[in-house]
Amino acid sequence: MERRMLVAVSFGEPVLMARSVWDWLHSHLPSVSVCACVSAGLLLHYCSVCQTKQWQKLKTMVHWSPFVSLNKRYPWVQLAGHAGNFQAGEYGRLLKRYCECEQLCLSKLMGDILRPYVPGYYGVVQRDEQDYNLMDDLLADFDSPSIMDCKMGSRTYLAEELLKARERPRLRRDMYEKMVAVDPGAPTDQERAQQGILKPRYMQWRETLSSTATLGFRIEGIKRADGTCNTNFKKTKHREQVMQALGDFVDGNIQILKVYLQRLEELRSVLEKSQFFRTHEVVGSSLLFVHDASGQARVWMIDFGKTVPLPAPLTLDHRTPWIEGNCEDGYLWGLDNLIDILSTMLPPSR
Ligand SMILES: Nc1ncnc2c1ncn2[C@@H]1O[C@H](COP(=O)(O)OP(=O)(O)OP(=O)(O)O)[C@@H](O)[C@H]1O
Ligand SMILES: O=P(O)(O)O[C@@H]1[C@H](O)[C@H](O)[C@@H](OP(=O)(O)O)[C@H](OP(=O)(O)O)[C@H]1O
Repeated sequence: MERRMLVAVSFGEPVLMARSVWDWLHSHLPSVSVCACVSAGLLLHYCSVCQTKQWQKLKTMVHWSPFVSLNKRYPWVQLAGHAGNFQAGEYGRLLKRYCECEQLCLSKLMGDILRPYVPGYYGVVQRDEQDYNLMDDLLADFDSPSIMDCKMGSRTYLAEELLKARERPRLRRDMYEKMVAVDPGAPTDQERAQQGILKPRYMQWRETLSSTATLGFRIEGIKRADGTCNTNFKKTKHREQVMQALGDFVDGNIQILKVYLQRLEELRSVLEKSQFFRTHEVVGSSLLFVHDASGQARVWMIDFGKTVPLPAPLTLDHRTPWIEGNCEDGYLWGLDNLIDILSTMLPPSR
């Protein structure tokens, strides 16, 4: 039985973190006094980070929170998404901050033909008065995995977010700042004067800057087996740029590419038959790619925080372009493009 400990470097429980950091350092450093000094330094750093950055988005930094098991050590990596959303669970499972929408989706997915393509879901659990959805840690069966998060679909915001922004406009200074950091010329004169932008405007700008609008998916982050991480794909827009990033991710390994391609083709055919998929608008969901040196390579669908049921009898084909009111999300269009790109990266003899 695998026992896990959380070394919550960027988030988590201080007591558990302190104990885990201590255990880990103790097994790696030559003396107890060196170990104590390093632990104290790390804890001080942790406390100051917690005070100032309790709940923020990951920007270019990847969150490492190594779950150290007794028989195998691997750093758990959060490549994208909201910082502080995850906690370690026991036995290869993890806790994701509760979201009702996600809970409903994961529950339904457990009874859908898509089940093998999503993390196993085990219900809602409480820790320190916070609810979490308990699910499989998809990294658990890999050694030093390479990981990629691809956000799927041609649209990354829900129609209700658009309506909300129209009815009760709320200027987002954080989004304005993220925009200026990437392209100082992007805000309009009005946005510059307000030092803030509306969320749909930011999301649309992100979509057109990256490959979301043109290819129906975008790379959010990549962590390679050698430990290098890159979450700087905001301007990865063109097919050639995507191919370059995918080639780097698999380190030129054609065999891994083939396994991924096969898995994506299987997923597409299951998606085309899935009752869940037909009856839900799937926005902001990602495909998580994971492989390791053994040649094992898998892809799962994750993040159902913005996946919503359609009003009956509406169904989607997930390929028709979106217009306001039709709920189409471009998920399968994006998957078609991703499959096509991977196919062209393989030698013709496949
Ligand atoms: N079941 C899982 N197993 C392993 N890693 C996971 C799992 N779920 C999520 N992750 C990791 O956490 C990252 C963020 O996941 P997710 O998109 O679900 O978070 P989020 O905070 O809801 O994101 P967003 O802010 O985009 O809505 C993923 O890129 C991946 O690295
Ligand atoms: O990747 P970026 O450029 O940091 O932008 C974020 C990203 O688009 C997230 O998907 C979105 O969360 P949701 O998908 O949950 O809406 C978040 O909105 P938020 O700041 O309102 O959470 C954005 O800030």
